[in-house]
Amino acid sequence: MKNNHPKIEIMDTTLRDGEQTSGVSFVPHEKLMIARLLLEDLKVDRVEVASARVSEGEFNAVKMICDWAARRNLLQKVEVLGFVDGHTSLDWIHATGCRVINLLCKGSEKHCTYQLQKAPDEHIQDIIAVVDYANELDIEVNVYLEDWSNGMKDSPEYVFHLIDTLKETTIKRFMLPDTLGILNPLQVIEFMRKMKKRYPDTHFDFHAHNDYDLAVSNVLAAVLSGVKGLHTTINGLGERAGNAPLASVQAILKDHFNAITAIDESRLNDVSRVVESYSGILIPANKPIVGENVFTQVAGIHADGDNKSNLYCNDLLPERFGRVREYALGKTSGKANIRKNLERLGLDLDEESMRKVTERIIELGDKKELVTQEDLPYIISDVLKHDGMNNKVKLKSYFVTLAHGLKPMATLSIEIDGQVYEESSSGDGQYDAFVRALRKIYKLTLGRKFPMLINYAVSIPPGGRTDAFVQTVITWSFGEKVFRTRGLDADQTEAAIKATIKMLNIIEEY
Ligand SMILES: CC(=O)SCCNC(=O)CCNC(=O)[C@H](O)C(C)(C)COP(=O)(O)OP(=O)(O)OC[C@H]1O[C@@H](n2cnc3c(N)ncnc32)[C@H](O)[C@@H]1OP(=O)(O)O
Repeated sequence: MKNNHPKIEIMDTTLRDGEQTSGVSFVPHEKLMIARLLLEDLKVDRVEVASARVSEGEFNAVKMICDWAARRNLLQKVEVLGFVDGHTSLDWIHATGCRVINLLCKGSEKHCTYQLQKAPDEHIQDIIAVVDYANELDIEVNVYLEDWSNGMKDSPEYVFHLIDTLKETTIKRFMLPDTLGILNPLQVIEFMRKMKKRYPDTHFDFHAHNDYDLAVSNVLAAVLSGVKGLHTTINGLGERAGNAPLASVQAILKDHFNAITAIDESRLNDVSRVVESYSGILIPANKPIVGENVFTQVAGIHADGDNKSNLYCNDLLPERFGRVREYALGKTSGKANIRKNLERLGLDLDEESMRKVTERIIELGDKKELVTQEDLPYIISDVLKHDGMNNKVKLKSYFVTLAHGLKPMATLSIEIDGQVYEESSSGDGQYDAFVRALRKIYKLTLGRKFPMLINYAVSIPPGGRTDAFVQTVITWSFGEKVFRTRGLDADQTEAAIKATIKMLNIIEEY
């Protein structure tokens, strides 16, 4: 389905529609950081950063972004949604320093009649008045035809009358939203072709919503129909079921349409993680391109095929997106999966040892236990009954306290390379106190580096267990390396401590 390299303009609306995700609110410095990442790292063509009039915080955020963008010569790429409200939205936008308004007009007759309670020509005159005032302020105007998809179904003559009149003004882009996410790809093609036929020289953006899980398909249908501008958000954030996620749209445009965008796809994963953290909306593990699991092969047969001739790789090579392929360990791992993980650790095993280790991993998988790459040396040393893992670090004893109204305390005694050290610390929680005491030993007593904890996930093992085990998986960064260790125990703090001692033995090997 590849055609001749269409150039597609991407407008990212994470900071406007994305913030309309229930529970999401970005503070000004987060908005500025995301705008910078979108424009400078990902290189999207335009960003919509807020709706006008919303709040003082939004005003400050837009002003900060515009001040920064003006210094970088990017101001024309920053847009704010405004309303058909005379001078009010435009004055707000002008005061922030922003130079582009995305004017929210009614794209269906019923919105015009029932929400604004205006006749179509009255609404058109109001829009023209806003456009005239924008011209006076030297602010560029794009218009949203809100609820355009219903407009095309129920009142196409209204839609055409609106555009026939407005295209005679200075409006630059007509932005066509499927506001309620009601279209399917065939309808998108039908409606877009009508638009392109009637207005061949007009620039249209398409804005999808994901209510039927069709946002990405609809965006592609729009491209097939000749649309040159698309709206996306990071991680598909947005009102209700969200918008089309930039990462998926970019990958499909490139791989299926041979389309040209300005996006630097190697930054997609990192930017997604920042937005995940600022929005508090977790990325599902199976979300294409950016989900934790999507570059992990689980079945042994797949790893075997990859070993022989990368038979299970498609165009979505993880390296394109700054990620690496992984091979999961569990009951469906064959020897090939295990070999891939051993290679990464720089380890090698003979056939008989390999058989024993494979058996043990399958046995653990059968009990629903998660096995990480970093667990492998322990499993090997346990199964082969030799000291494959040095275990240079041994926790000898520890004591943690938790008392209402007092800070938690930890005291520990630990053997490192045959030498015993003791230390105490308070902390914000029991585990925090434990890690602070450990850090004192490593940093102050031994003068050594201590890894940074970058994620801490507690769960009961998948599927739930009757023996109430808690699993703690900690992600560490140590110099260039990022790795995970796992602890399993009936007690959450104890599970985290087990994961930490594993980590200390791993860094001994680096
Ligand atoms: C497709 C989209 O996602 S559009 C998203 C638009 N962005 C937002 O809504 C941002 C968040 N909204 C807000 O903060 C507030 O709603 C504000 C500041 C915009 C307005 O707040 P309020 O004055 O309290 O009004 P309220 O929230 O009840 O909005 C409804 C009013 O907007 C009017 N309105 C609806 N659409 C438009 C429009 N395109 N242009 C002008 N006015 C409009 C309604 O007719 C109604 O007016 P009325 O009260 O005179 O009947």
